[in-house]
Amino acid sequence: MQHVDSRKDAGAIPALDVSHVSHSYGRKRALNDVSFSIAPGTFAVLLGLNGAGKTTLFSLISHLYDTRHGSIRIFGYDISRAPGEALRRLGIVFQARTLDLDLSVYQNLSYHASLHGIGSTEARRRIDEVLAAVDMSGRLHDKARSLSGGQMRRIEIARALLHRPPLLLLDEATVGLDVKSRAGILADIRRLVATEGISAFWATHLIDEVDPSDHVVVLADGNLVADARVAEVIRLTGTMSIGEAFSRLSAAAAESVP
Ligand SMILES: Nc1ncnc2c1ncn2[C@@H]1O[C@H](COP(=O)(O)OP(=O)(O)OP(=O)(O)O)[C@@H](O)[C@H]1O
Repeated sequence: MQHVDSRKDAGAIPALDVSHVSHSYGRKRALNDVSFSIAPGTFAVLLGLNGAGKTTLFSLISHLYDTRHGSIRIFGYDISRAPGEALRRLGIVFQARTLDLDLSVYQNLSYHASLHGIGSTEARRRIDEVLAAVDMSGRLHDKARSLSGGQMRRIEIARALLHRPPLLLLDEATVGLDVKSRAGILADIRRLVATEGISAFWATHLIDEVDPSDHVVVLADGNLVADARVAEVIRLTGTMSIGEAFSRLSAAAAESVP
């Protein structure tokens, strides 16, 4: 199987370091000895078809599951040995909707702030700040139920930013949204990476969400099959586009499944 690899910024502590991680559900091997790292201040894309192992990887990074094989470090903190330090540096936007629909935007956000031990005065300041960052300032007292799918996603992103994590994980954050909302949310995250210096790890199977300057990590059937900048993946696969490279890498992985 083709495996494209080019590590960058070897000197800096990675925002995320995944080392020899495997995970199985019973007899089903969902991740197979996966290793890669993401440099601080970068937008990285986790590409994989349905069932490639993206959500499993995110569940391990966010400590929903224990990492039994291999290790995961967030800014140098091992998620198993120092979960508090690691998770403090991590904001997560899950694939499934997680707002409490009966609460207002303010109540949803202030509840999250209190979970992170942020006092009420500081919480109010930060809520204003994060709502401005996702262009939702006017919606503080609206019930979550009254928001569109795209607006709910923006509030979930605002919530993930409240404790000011330097690393943001987004699992298929644009699923179910129209083209305009998808583009807007993706642009917001790219802007946050550019202006705030945070790192974002964006899981998707949609190739049009990948920019030429992105670092892409490609999973296929639980195996890491590429870990490089877009141009490098295209060059090393001998293809003409990242879409073609992704199809080729995913097909090669499918053929090698016994
Ligand atoms: N709870 C579970 N029990 C058993 N098998 C599971 C479980 N969760 C995932 N799997 C299997 O593990 C593999 C990886 O699934 P995972 O959800 O991580 O992939 P994914 O890339 O996130 O896919 P999608 O894009 O469809 O969300 C798949 O074969 C899936 O069927």
